[in-house]
Amino acid sequence: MHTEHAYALPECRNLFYGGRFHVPQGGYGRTLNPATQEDLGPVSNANAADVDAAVQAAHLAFQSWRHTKPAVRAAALREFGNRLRTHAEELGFLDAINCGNPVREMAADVHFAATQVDYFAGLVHEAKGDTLPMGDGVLNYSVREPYGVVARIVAYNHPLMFLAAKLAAAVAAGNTVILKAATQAPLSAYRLATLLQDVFPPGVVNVLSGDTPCGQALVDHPLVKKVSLIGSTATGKSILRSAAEKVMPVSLELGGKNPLIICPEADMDKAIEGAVKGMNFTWAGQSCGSTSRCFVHRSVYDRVIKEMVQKISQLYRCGLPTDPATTMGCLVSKAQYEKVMSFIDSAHKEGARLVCGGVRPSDKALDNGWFVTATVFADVTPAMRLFREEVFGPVLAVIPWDEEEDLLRMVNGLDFGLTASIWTKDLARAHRLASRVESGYVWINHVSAHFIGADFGGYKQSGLGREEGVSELLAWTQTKNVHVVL
Ligand SMILES: NC(=O)C1=CN([C@@H]2O[C@H](COP(=O)(O)OP(=O)(O)OC[C@H]3O[C@@H](n4cnc5c(N)ncnc54)[C@H](O)[C@@H]3O)[C@@H](O)[C@H]2O)C=CC1
Ligand SMILES: O=Cc1ccc(S(=O)(=O)O)cc1
Repeated sequence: MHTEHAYALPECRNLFYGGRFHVPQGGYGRTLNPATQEDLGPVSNANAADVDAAVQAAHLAFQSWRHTKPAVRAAALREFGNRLRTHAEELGFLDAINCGNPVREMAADVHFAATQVDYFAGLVHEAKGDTLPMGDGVLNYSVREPYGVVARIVAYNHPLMFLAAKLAAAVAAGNTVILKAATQAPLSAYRLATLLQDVFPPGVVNVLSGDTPCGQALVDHPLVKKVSLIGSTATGKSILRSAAEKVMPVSLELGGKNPLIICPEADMDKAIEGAVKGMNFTWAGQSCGSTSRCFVHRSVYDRVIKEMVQKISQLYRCGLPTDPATTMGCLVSKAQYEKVMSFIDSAHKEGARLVCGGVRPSDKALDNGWFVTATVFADVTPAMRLFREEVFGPVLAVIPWDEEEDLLRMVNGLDFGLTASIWTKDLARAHRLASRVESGYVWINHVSAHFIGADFGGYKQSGLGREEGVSELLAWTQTKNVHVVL
């Protein structure tokens, strides 16, 4: 059956490197719309030979890109940012149809990516060095140099944004980059490749699609000098192990099981709103920063749960991701759906109390999609799987607390440490908790938002390195010290 779409799907699904598209040696798979199971056509599966060809093209391009004036790199990035803005609706549509997140948010993602690209375009001159006082006749200086060919491997929850935004710092610093699109949702990547084809010189930005073998071949390739991953902690560990063989630096943005803390003196309306927003139900909870463990002081516990459920029912209703009115999309795949359902099942079995959701939506139009309604379990304890493991789905665990010390033991008792959100009107308590939570990104009386220029990244097994600020740019450089006797 032929389905009419708001925008044409990309015609070319081949691998993009060296400035043009190439038929994959690894062959093709298929990609689906997770909301309907519509077959969206072929996708390239890059194998090690494809990766090698792309890396050689990027290596060749590096020989000149590394010497381009920073202002020239900045101009290319700005042009790229403008292209993204011009095509935001189309790219957002391709993401929505392929990953299941709502089209309105996916188009906003494209604008956010463009803003990040502009930010790094403005920072090109910050990849600068130092001089060291040495006395007469001696000069000691350090310079920052790009690594060479670098790879960025991304997850599926923001397919376009992660590719487009995350190439910027690496390219601004003078590296050439190979982007590895999200396995489950590569459609927007093919369109992205077409859009950037005449913006950057051939080989500066290359776009591959494929599964684990593609990512693994990038990590293992001797000419790939640094890899960054946005993905699961398991994949991050695997990449770290492989990187050890090459003594290669990596940057990792990994999973989370993030706490949101509601204190008894908090502005309760705002805190409840924050607890609901922090779950990112719009993305069906598929966000690494989701505050999926909500710690509520026992004195306000029942009220918070009751009002949270009311808010969720007002705000989130599963719908087709391509409908601009949709407020909550579906999970990306059958595998992700089954994983989420297994968490719901284990929460029931382990004695958590279901207060809303936990089922498929009743709307018949959604019968073919991987939809799960916004779910809240109360009375979750640290012994339960739902407390300890990342679901990456629309399942919120609510936990009562009495004393701060116990609270912090529970909050910090996991190996994750990405984000934390604290709701209180007590300034001393706000800073005390912010200082004691083991997380890399903390909001006080706020949640979910990312701020351009503010370092984002995880403590513990939630990651290595920081992104979205100046340090992301610098992380794509290595320092060389030069000592000159004049
Ligand atoms: N900290 C952050 O900023 C973010 C973290 N995530 C995390 O990502 C996960 C969900 O995304 P998924 O796509 O399921 O993650 P995933 O780890 O399964 O896959 C991520 C990417 O890594 C590639 N990959 C898989 N195995 C590889 C290997 N051995 N070597 C090289 N590349 C490999 C995949 O093909 C994909 O492109 C969640 O755990 C989530 O928390 C997602 C978004 C943001
Ligand atoms: O770059 C911005 C960024 C990174 C991660 C996420 S999410 O937490 O995975 O949603 C959002 C924006």
